[in-house]
Amino acid sequence: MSTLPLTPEQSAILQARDPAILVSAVAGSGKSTTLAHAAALRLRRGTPPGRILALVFSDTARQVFLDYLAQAGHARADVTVRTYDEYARSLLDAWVRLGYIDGAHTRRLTSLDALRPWIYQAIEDAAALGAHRDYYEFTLNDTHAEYILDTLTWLKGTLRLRHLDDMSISEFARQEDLPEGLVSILREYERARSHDVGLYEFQSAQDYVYDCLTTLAGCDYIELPRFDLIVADEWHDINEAHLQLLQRLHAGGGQLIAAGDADQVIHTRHGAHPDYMGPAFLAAFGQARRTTMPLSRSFRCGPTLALAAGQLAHKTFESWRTQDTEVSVLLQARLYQDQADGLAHYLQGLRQRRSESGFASFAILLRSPDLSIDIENELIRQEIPYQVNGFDSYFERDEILILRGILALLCEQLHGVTTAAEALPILQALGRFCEVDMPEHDWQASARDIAINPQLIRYFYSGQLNRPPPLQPASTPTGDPVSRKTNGTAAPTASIISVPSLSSGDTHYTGTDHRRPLSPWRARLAHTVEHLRPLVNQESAGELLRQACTLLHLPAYARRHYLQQEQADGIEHSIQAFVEHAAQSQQAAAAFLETVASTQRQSQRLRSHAGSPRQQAPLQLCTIAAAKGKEWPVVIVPGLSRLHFPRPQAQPAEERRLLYVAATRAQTQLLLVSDDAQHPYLQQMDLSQARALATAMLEENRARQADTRIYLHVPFEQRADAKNKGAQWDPIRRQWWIRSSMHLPSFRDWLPPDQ
Ligand SMILES: Nc1ncnc2c1ncn2[C@@H]1O[C@H](COP(=O)(O)OP(=O)(O)OP(=O)(O)O)[C@@H](O)[C@H]1O
Repeated sequence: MSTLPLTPEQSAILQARDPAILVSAVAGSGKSTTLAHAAALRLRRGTPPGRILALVFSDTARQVFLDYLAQAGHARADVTVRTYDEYARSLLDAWVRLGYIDGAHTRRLTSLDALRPWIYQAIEDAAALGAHRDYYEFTLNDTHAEYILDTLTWLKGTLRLRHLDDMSISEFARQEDLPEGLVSILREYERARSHDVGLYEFQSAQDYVYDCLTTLAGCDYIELPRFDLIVADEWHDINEAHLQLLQRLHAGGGQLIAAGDADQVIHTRHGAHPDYMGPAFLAAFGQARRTTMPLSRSFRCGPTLALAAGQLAHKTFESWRTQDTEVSVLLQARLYQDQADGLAHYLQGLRQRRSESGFASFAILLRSPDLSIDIENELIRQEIPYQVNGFDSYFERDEILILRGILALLCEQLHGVTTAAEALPILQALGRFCEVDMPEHDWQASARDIAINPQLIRYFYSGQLNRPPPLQPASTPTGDPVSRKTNGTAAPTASIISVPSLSSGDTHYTGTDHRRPLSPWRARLAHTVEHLRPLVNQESAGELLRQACTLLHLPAYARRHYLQQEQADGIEHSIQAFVEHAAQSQQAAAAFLETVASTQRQSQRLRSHAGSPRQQAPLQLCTIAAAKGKEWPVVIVPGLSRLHFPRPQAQPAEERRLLYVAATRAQTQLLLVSDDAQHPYLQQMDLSQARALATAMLEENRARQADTRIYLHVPFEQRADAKNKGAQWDPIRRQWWIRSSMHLPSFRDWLPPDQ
C-alpha cells in the first residue's frame, strides 16, 4: 500500500462515480499519480486486472505509470498499460485471430527505412500520372518522404483522410489547403497500403488507430472488449482518432478518467487541440454522464513559478511546495552570441553554489535548434559535457554541412577534416543540395580519398556537383517496391553513373546522356563558386558565407526542401546564426573551417561523455517538445525575443503553450533569457507580482506541512477506540489517520515506527 497521502482534490477524483471524468490539471500536479491510484483502488476493491485499461502516449509515460502503480502497491503486470498505437495494434491482431479480418499477409513496418520504398513508389506512381507535374516536385528524398508521412499522420489523426475516398484530388486538395501533387501521392500510397476494409498490404504505427476505426466502421459485428475502468493520461495530446477509439471502448460501460493540461497542447500539427480538454470531451461523452475535476496545485513548481505560469496561462495554478522555485531573467543585447557568454557564466556559478560536481540537474530548453550554435560553442569552450535531445547538434545539421562544404569548394580544400567519417556528411549534404545520386560505396570511397587528400574536393565538385545530372530512365513501376529500392536514394543504374576514383584525378564519366541542363541548384552553386573563388583570400569566412547565401538563394532552398513553413523558418534561422558565428570569428575561410572541424571533435568528446573533465554528468540541451513530461532542478529557456520566441508566423496560442511547457519543467530554479525587458511573455508572467504573492503561499504551505496527516496501524477490533480518541477514516486508503499537531502519545500503539 502507498504511503503517499493523497490531496483532497486527488481523493475527490478517486471517489467520484461519474462515468466520464475529465481531470483538468496544472503541470506537476500528480495527474499520472492520481490515475495510477485510481487503478490501484479498483484492484483493491476486487476488479479483475483484465477489466482495467490504462492508455498513454509514449514508452516513457508507460514506464512512469507502471512506477506509480507499483508505488500504489500493485505489481507491474496487474494492469494493461499501452500506448494508443500498441493497443489498436493488439485489437487488429485479435480480430485477425478471430477471423474477422484477413491479416495473414499484412507487413508491420516500424521505421522510415522500411516505409521509404512504399513512399517512393507512391511518388513515382503519382508522377507517372503526369497531371500535377508542372506545380509539384515529385522529389525522391527523405525530407519529402518525411513530409508525406507527417501529412498522413495529421490527416489520419484528424480522420480527415476518410474524405479522400469520396472526393476528387482537386476537391480534397482545396478542402485541406494542400498541393494537388501531394494529395495524388497520398492517394497512391493509401491505395497500395489498403486494398479493402481489414485487408492491408502493410501498416505502420501511424495506421493502427486509423485502421481500427475504419475496420469497426465497416464491420459492425465486431465487439470491443469491455472495461470497468479506463484511465487516459496526457489527455492534452489526444486527437480525433484517439477520441473516437476511446468513445467506442467506453460505450460498453464502465468509468473513464482522462487527465491532462490544456496548456500543454503543443502538437496541434498532429491533430491535438485544446478543445479536447473541454467542449469536445464533454460533447463526446454525453451531457448528463460526465464531469470536470481540477488538480490545481503542483508538486513540482514552487509558488513563484506556479503563480507566474498561472498568469501566463490565465488560470489558477498553485503549489504544494514549501521551497520556492526561483525565477530570474537574464537580459542580453542580441539574440545570438551575447547570451551564450552570460549563460555559461551563470551555469558555472550556479553549479558551484549548488555544490554539484556535474551538470545532471541542468537543462537548457530551446524553442528551436538554431539557437544551439552559440550555446553549443560556449558549452564546448567551457568544457561542459552535454547531451542533445530532440534535434541534431549543429555540426550534424544539413544546412551547416552545406555551408562548410561551400567554403571548402571556394578554398578548393576541405580544411580541418582528417577522417572519412568527418568528410562523408559534408559531401553527402552537398550531394543532396545538387541531387547527386550515387551508390553508398561510392560515397564512402570519395570520403576516404578526400580525407587522405583534402584538395581532391575540387574533383568531387567538377565530377559530381558541376555537371548535369544524367537522365533517369522512365519509371516503370512493377511488383514489390521493397525489392527495387533499398535505402535513402533511388536504386542507381550502372550504365548511367560510373564514379571515377577521385584519387586518380579522373573525371571521365561513362554517362549516356549529358544533354540535360544544369538543375537550378547546381547552376546556382556553379555561379556562386565561380563568383566567390577569386575573393577567397580577400574576404573573411563570414563575408563569403553571407554572399554565398544570397547567390545560392538558400532561403528558397530551405523552403523547397522543408515544405512546412515552421521547418523552413528554422533552417533559415540556423543559417543566419552560423553566418553570424563565422563573422564573429573574423577568420579567413581556411582558418574558420579548421576551427569548426576541431570544435566538432571537442563537441563529440563532450557529448560522448568519454573525455569530459572529471567524468561530470552531462547537461541536457533539449527542444521544448522533447522536454515534455520531464523535470529538472534547474531549467534555462533562452531566446525570448520578439523575432524568435514567439515566432511571428506561428500560432500565438501554441507559442505561449510552448513557453508554459518549458517553464514548468523547473523544480528549484528557472532562468529566462531575453533581449527585451518588455517582452510580452515577461509582462504576462509579471514576476514581481508572482514573487510578492508567493510569500503568503509559502507560509501557508509550511504551516500545512507542519500539520500533515499521520496514518495509523489500527487493528480492526481497536477501531472504535481510535475513533473515540479523534482518529479519522480515509475510505480510499482504508486506514485511520490523525493530524501531526494532535497529541501523539495518545496514539502511541498505532503510530508508524518513524514517529
Ligand atoms: N499526493 C501527493 N503527495 C506528494 N507528492 C505527490 C503526490 N501526488 C503526486 N506527487 C508527486 O508529484 C510529482 C509529479 O507527479 P506526476 O508525475 O503524477 O504529475 P503530472 O501532473 O503527471 O506531471 P506532468 O506535468 O509532467 O504531466 C511526482 O514526484 C509525484 O510523486
